[in-house]
Amino acid sequence: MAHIDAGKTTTTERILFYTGASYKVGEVHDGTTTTDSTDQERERGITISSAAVTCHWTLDGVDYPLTLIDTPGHVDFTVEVERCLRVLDGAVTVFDGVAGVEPQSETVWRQADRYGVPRICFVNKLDRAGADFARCVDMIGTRLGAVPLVLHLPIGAEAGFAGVVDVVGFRALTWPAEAKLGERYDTAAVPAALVPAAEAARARLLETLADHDEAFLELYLGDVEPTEAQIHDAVRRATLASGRADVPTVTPVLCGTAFKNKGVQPLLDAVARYLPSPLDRGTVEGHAVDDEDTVVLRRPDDAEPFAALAFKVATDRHLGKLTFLRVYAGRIAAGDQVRNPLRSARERIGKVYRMHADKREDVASAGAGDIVAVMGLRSTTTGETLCDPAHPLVLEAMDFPTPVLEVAVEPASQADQEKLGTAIQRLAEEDPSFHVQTEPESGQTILSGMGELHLEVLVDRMRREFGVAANVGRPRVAYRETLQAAVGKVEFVYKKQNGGKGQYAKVLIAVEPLADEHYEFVNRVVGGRVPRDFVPSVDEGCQAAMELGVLAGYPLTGVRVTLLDGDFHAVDSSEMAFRIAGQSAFREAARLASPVLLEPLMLVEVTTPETYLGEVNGDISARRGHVRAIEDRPGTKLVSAVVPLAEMFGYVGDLRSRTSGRASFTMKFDSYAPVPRQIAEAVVAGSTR
Ligand SMILES: Nc1nc2c(ncn2[C@@H]2O[C@H](COP(=O)(O)OP(=O)(O)OP(=O)(O)O)[C@@H](O)[C@H]2O)c(=O)[nH]1
Repeated sequence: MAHIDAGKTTTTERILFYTGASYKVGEVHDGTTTTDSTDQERERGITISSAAVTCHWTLDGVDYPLTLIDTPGHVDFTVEVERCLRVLDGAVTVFDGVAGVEPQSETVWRQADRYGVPRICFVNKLDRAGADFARCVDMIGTRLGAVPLVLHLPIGAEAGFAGVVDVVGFRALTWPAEAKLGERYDTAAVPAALVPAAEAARARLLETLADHDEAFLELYLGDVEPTEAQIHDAVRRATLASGRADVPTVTPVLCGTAFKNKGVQPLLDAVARYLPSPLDRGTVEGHAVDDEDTVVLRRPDDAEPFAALAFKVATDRHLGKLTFLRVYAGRIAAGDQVRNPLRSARERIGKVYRMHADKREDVASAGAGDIVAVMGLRSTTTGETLCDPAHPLVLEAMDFPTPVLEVAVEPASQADQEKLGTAIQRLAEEDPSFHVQTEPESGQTILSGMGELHLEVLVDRMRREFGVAANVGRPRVAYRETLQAAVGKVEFVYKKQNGGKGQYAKVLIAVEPLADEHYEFVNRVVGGRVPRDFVPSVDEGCQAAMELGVLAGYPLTGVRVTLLDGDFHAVDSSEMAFRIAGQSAFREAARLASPVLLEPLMLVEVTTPETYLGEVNGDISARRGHVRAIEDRPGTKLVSAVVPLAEMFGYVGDLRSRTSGRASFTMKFDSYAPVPRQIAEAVVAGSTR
């Protein structure tokens, strides 16, 4: 995981080559990498969907099977990172040795904290001019709040970077020029000039370990110098004990240059040595299907009942739909029936594949700890649990952030409309971070996603992979609506009598705003005045009304609806009648409950030379933004501000011209907030919904 362009894909290519999983080294700029396998990824040179590739690494004669997932760095694809972290046991964070800890590295670091994933840091690109290992280590401490365990020091710098000093083994590892792909390295004594620095680094390492590991403290205080194996063990214990939010993350730090093929084998040694296996990660926690408070535990053991999480759905050109599973407990084999408790569905496992760099291996079964792809699942989508039908449970779901930008899509013909339907269904299965809404009046389909790049990629895939011809509007802000007041009682009677069977339903509801974006439906009807079977229809009606909003056609969120009372007719009442009554009652109630328009606010981080600081801040204010903090960075300033997304269109170009191209920025979603009245009026008036 890393900030965009830190070199994850480049490092992954080397890992696959050195582990023997692939016979060549692909390059991002040639479009020949293994994990960036879609046309989109190769053309754009960025990783969109993370591939899961299984390979093997041998350390001290022991075989370590590893499944590697390369995650995307661009902020629009944070969800993809999120779902990978959810199922990973450990992570390697790659940093650009010149840029150090960048904003997106911080974001993914916090995500890893959330899922308690222990991690190793790899400071990459030390061959580049301006690379500074010590500064990067410093930033790992200050920006990420982590405790770095420096295990390597660079030998040489920039173009002269030749290898690393292994601080634990006290030796120099250098990559000879004749080994073009870095396939082997030489081991020698630490060069004399580097001995003082290496000794200091070693002393600091042992001291830090003693601070964070009780067992090592005893050794440290003893008279005998700890052995290499004892130090490795202590690094491992300290790494595994961290990764939670309540303790500082202790993290081994290594360095190299993936592009120049230096430093990757020791990184693999470190993965095998220090990162946890599924057994180290231990028991996984879920809850009972019908009761979220009843905890269900599963040990990572083939003998336990089957439990797995679907973390990715992909469409393979030859095989069709593939679902990637992380198996936490039990075994599954091709032909087995499993259950998806969220959809109350049975699913049949068609085939089980282990994915390698350039081929897939058809395996008979998969067990606890495995990451595999299976064929044959129909209804399971990303983030859902699969389990033994006789021992159901639901594993902790993933949080998906809110889509903030949308585009309207108008298919060119009826045939394209149908293709669009298929495309949306497929893409939604793969990517839970985009939403689809059909606008009833204009018939437009509205896609909302995490950012311009995300929507561009979705639309591009729709066209290329599914052959949809469509007019696509310009990206615009995905506003929302919410309520500001509670309304105690609103009654609606739906009644129709034209000839034969009539329609009758009466509901009395109350609505009130909720602090978060959730929706709750509470049934308070007594005495069967709304028969049980019809209550879910009222709920559905309210939800349908919420989708369409009451101000400007934007989805309404953050509401509790209470069904207070109602009435029915023995013959004329139906689910449909109660649905319509619920929908109409909700619409009326919401109009009375001071609805407001909400807009997404973005956290914008601008790195700028000090000379342009005034210019940058002034521009942020002009965009209705607020500066939250200004921090010093070596030679530059880092401005953190919150700015409405609606004011951020064209910012890339503006910032460039205001700062002669010297400033850069990143942004990510922060929160939704009410739109100022005058602006809201313009949005409502201009809405085509
Ligand atoms: N000089 C130098 N360039 C590198 C190194 N590692 C990667 N690069 C280059 O940096 C660019 C980005 O590398 P990627 O491997 O695509 O980075 P990434 O982190 O996978 O990027 P995303 O997948 O888009 O997030 C490519 O042009 C690489 O060739 C390195 O060690 N040294």
